[in-house]
Amino acid sequence: MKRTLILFQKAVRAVGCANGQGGKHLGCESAVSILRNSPHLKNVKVPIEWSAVVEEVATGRQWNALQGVTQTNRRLARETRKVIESGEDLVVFGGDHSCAIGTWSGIAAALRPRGELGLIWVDAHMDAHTPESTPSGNIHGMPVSHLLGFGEKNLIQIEDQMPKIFPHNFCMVGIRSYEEGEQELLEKLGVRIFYMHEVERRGITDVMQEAVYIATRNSCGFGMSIDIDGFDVSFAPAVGTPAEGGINAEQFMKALLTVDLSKLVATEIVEFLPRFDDQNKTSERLVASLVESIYATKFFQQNSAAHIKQQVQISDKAAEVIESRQKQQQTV
Ligand SMILES: NC(=[NH2+])NCCC[C@H](N)C(=O)O
Repeated sequence: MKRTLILFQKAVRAVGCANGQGGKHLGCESAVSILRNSPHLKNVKVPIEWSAVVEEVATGRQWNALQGVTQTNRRLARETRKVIESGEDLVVFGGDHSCAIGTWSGIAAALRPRGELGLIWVDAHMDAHTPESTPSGNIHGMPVSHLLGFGEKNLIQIEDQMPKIFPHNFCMVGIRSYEEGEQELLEKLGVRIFYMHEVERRGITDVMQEAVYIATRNSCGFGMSIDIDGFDVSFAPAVGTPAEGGINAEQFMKALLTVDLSKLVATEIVEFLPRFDDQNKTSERLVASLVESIYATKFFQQNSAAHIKQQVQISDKAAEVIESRQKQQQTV
C-alpha cells in the first residue's frame, strides 16, 4: 500500500508537439489534442502534468515544410530544455517524427554541462536521410541524420552548434524498412542497429538490455524516441507508414522491467495518427500503456533503491551500537 502511494507522488511533465507537415500523410498534428483529452491517458497510474503544447508552424509539404519545421522545432527545444534543466521527468508527445530534432536538441543542450546524451531509437524506419538522399522529401524521414549533425544547417544548430547525439551513444531497435542512402550513413558512423530479425532471434529483453548499456555507458543520461510504427501493426494500427512484422508491444513493456531506467531523462512518443485508429482505440491505449509502464517502472526502481539505502543506513547504525558495546566489553 505504502509503495503505491509513493508512486503517485511523482509526476511526469508532458510537452506536446502538434506537428504533422513532416509526415507522409497529414494527421499526426491532431495526436496531442486527442491525447490531452484521452480517458486512457488520464487513467494511467503515474500522474502526468502538461507543461506546454507547441503548435506547428506550417509552411507547406515535403521540402516546403522546412521553414515551418525549423521554427516548430526551435520552440519545442526551448520547452524540453526547460523541463530537463529543472530536473524533472519528461515525456514528449508528437506529432510526426520530425519533432525529434527539437525534442533532443533541447535535452542535449540542457545536459551538455554534465555530459553527453544517450538515445535509443525504437522504430520500423531509420529516419536517417539527408536532404540529398531522401526519396520522399518528407522530413519525418530525416531526424536522425540531423541529430547526428548531418543535413540542413538550420536544423542541426538548434539551441547550440554541437551535434546532439554521438554515434557511440546511439542505437536503433526494430528497424525493418529503410533505403540505401540512410543505411550507408549510419553504417559509416558505426551506429549499432538492432534490426527486427535480431530482435526476433534474441528476444526484445536481451536487445533492450544491450541498448540501455550502449545509451548509458558514456552518457550522463539517456532518452527513448519511440515511433509507434516500431511495434507490430496489431498493437499500433494508427500510423502513416506501417511496416509489417514489428516489435510485440507487450513484450517490450515487460522487457523494461528488467533494465535499469535510473538514467532515463526523457521519452518521446510519435507518429500516432488518430484518424487511422480502430474502434477500440488500440493505438491511443498503447500510447497510454507505454507511458504508464515506463514511468511506473522507473519510479518503482527509484523507490526500491531509496528503500534499500535506508535499510543500509539503519544497519550502519546497528553496527555502530554493536561496535560500541564490544568496546565497552573490552574495557571491562
Ligand atoms: N517517421 C517515419 N514514419 N518515417 C518514415 C520514413 C519513410 C521513408 N524512409 C522516407 O524517408 O520517406
